[in-house]
Amino acid sequence: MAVYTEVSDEALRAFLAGYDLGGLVAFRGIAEGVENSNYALRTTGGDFILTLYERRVDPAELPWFLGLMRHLAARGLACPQPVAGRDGEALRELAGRPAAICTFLPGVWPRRPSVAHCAPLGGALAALHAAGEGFPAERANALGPAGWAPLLERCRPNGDTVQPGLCAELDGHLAAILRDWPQGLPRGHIHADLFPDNVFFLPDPERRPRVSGLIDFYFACTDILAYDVAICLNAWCFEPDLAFNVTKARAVLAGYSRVRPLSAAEMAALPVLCRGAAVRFLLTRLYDWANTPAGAMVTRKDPLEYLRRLRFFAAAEEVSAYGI
Ligand SMILES: Nc1ncnc2c1ncn2[C@@H]1O[C@H](COP(=O)(O)OP(=O)(O)O)[C@@H](O)[C@H]1O
Ligand SMILES: N[C@@H](CCOP(=O)(O)O)C(=O)O
Repeated sequence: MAVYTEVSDEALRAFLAGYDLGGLVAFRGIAEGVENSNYALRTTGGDFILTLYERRVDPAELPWFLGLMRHLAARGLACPQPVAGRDGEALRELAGRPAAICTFLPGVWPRRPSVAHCAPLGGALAALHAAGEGFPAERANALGPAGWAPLLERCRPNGDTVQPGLCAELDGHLAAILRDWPQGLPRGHIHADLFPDNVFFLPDPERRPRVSGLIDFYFACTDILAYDVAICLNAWCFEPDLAFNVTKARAVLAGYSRVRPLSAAEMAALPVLCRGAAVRFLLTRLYDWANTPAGAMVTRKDPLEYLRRLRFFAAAEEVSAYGI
């Protein structure tokens, strides 16, 4: 459960007095996510999500994230909308943390993503990339290639306790990835964490899932668009036994390409982009493995799942070797 910061009843009531959302009906911590503290909030005005920003979020960057969410929604993408208080401000402070209330998005995220989820996921990712066009400000990817070596250094004191030899293996992968990292591919605003728990679907009696919206834009940044596709290939296309499912990968790419065709250069770069994405999630998980605060209500994620993915992608130079 990701609640790092508790909110007292008195603090919540005082906070809500700054909004026109009606009276408090229900309030509970949400047992999902790892980055921020999230609470489900029900008032007489409706359902909302209250987020207290923690850990990796730089408060100075919050206006960028909230602005991007407003821009995407104005361009037709279903995503949470920051709710302004009576003074017109959406970004406030609660329990000593930066905090904001956002609209509640209907739908459920797929606990066991199937092939049927993958094409709509790809389409939603491409729609996000298209909707992001015209948002003027850029945000560098703090967890992009330039951040991986410093993060590995911060993991080094404890990394080999997770698996002997892990840091040396990562040194080798990282050197190759940085050497091969592509230049000149199309860039734009990317989600950078579009895992199944950040994509909501509407239940469909005909078993044809439809995306109802995307959440959690707090890793969004300006980077290579195809890198976002590589993140999805990592997050959506491996089975629970960590076998790569090429049918899912084909569906992701087909769904994406229907909205925004991938160029030959982007397709050719997918293997190294996939290796980079695997390293990025491996490193944050590895760091969190040793550094999550003892009292936090959060379920840490297994770094070694991403070592398995990394090894899979490293075993083949070309995307055709994956069957796609
Ligand atoms: N706008 C929203 N509408 C509905 N549920 C949400 C919304 N935002 C977050 N949630 C719920 O909270 C959980 C954690 O949110 P998430 O943004 O992934 O956390 P974190 O900030 O820790 O990454 C989600 O899995 C979802 O259940
Ligand atoms: N997707 C990341 C963790 C951060 O995502 P969240 O949405 O669960 O907060 C991972 O799997 O490592």
